[in-house]
Amino acid sequence: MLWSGWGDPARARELPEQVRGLLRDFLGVRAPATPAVALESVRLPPVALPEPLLGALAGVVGAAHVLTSHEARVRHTRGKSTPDLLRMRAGDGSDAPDAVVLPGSHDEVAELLRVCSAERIAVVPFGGGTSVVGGLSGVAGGAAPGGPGFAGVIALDLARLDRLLSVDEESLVASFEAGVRAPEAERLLAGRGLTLGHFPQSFEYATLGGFAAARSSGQASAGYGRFDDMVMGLTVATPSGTLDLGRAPRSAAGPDLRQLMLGSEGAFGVITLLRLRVRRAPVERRYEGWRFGTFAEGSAAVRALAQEGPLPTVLRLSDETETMIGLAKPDAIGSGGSGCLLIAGYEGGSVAGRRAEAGAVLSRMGGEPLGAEPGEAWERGRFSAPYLRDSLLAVGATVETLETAGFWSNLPRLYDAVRLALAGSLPSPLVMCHVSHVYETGASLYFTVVTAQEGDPVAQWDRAKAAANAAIVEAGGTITHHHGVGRDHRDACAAELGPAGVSVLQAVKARLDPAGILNPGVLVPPPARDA
Ligand SMILES: Cc1cc2nc3c(=O)[nH]c(=O)nc-3n(C[C@H](O)[C@H](O)[C@H](O)COP(=O)(O)OP(=O)(O)OC[C@H]3O[C@@H](n4cnc5c(N)ncnc54)[C@H](O)[C@@H]3O)c2cc1C
Repeated sequence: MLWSGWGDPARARELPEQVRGLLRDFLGVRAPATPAVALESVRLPPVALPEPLLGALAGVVGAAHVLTSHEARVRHTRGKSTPDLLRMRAGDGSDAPDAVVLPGSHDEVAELLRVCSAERIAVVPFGGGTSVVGGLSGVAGGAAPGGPGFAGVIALDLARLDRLLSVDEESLVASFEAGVRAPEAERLLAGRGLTLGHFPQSFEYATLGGFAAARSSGQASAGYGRFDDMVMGLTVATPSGTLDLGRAPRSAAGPDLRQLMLGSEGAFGVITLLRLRVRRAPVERRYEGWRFGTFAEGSAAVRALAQEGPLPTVLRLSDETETMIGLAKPDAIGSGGSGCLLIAGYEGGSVAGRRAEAGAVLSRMGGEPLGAEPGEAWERGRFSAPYLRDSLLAVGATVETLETAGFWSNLPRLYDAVRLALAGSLPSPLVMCHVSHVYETGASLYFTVVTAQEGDPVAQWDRAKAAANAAIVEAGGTITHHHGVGRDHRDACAAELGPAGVSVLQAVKARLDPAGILNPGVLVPPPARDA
């Protein structure tokens, strides 16, 4: 993974000329190109953890698995939001961990949490490092590393927990260690004719534990469900002991504590093992495009599919702006058309039958079939957009995404409110939106924003993001559908849960993590006396 950007450095892309023209002519992007500093030039604070404590950590995992090198620390600093990348590109590594620690088993994780609780070392669980909500910057705004609160901070990297442990082919349940990356999980399952079906845009790098910890949702959620739908069981190491949850698909044995761990973002414990529902790998796939006159018409068609069926496996509706730019097909930016593009993908059994039935609904709702080409172009480019972000940052344009969800009756209001907030807080931004996670009762809205950088681009985006957050709260949407809370959404999440809800989170944290070492500052607001 590129330390200052996204993905495989060999896949870095030049901006197509159409995009450069659009940036100049419509957005006024004029800032000089700003290349990232060299990795060696990133400024890091000195390692705060004293030798005896580093030795205690090495005593648990072995000295070879405690890293304090400049490169290891840089590579575990923050996640991959646009502000994270802007700060890294500028050489700001101010909230780097003191050390990166790589446990090799559940027991080592449990023992590390014991040592860190006793020695007051903050622990930031680190999966693929793709958080876009400040989920890996826990300590930054709380007690500063090395400050009075903590002796230091470690990134607890789960990369060595990388095994498929077992597959129950009768129940279609596979047990994985939490550090398995998504492509490796698919590769291991493919050998048995199975798939997980979880394909977020961060697929190439994110881990199974990270998906559970952040309640991820993938591009094929219409067919395979969200990641939290797939989690049948979890093993979680906490400073107060191990939780081993989920021995049946559903249960009436009290509240479902699995749900308490899903979305807990490393603040309650470290997920070390997951039992996941898997499916038979699809033998057939077919992706295609449809055009609708307006976003409202397309949304009505998507709602009809969600409520009446049959749901395609992939369902994505771009609004007019995203369709015009062609962002649904990142490999073919600038080739968009008018109206609104809908991508429908069918995988698995009875593709022809489901396609015909869904097609009848889409036609009845005013859709015009565009054939296979737009669907295949989307499929080719489905993981490309993050590479484009790096190219845009390099020429002085900020690009970032944000997302929410709401009930169908409230979606138009939510859509208008977020667009208005972004338009009012940025210089002539390009605001694009799509719907790609749908339910009988509502859907998510996913916004992509491109704007010319003015002044400090991090502060510029922070202002816009605050305005968008306020608009989401005011318009009755949820602060996040699948990116999670981290530090960036913590206050808005608290507003959504209310004081009683926040006190429940605080009580759970106090019970499971009495020393408060786990991802401090992420998800759970500190109790009032500490604030
Ligand atoms: C370009 C890009 C595209 C993205 N697209 C999508 C998308 O389509 N859908 C989507 O849902 N998300 C998306 N994301 C967000 C991100 O990929 C998800 O939140 C993902 O679930 C994070 O997984 P990870 O393994 O990288 O976790 P990390 O980023 O390493 O961690 C995420 C959070 O979970 C905690 N954590 C990680 N592992 C564990 C564990 N084993 N136990 C306890 N806590 C843990 C961390 O401390 C952190 O708070 C995208 C991000 C990027 C940068």
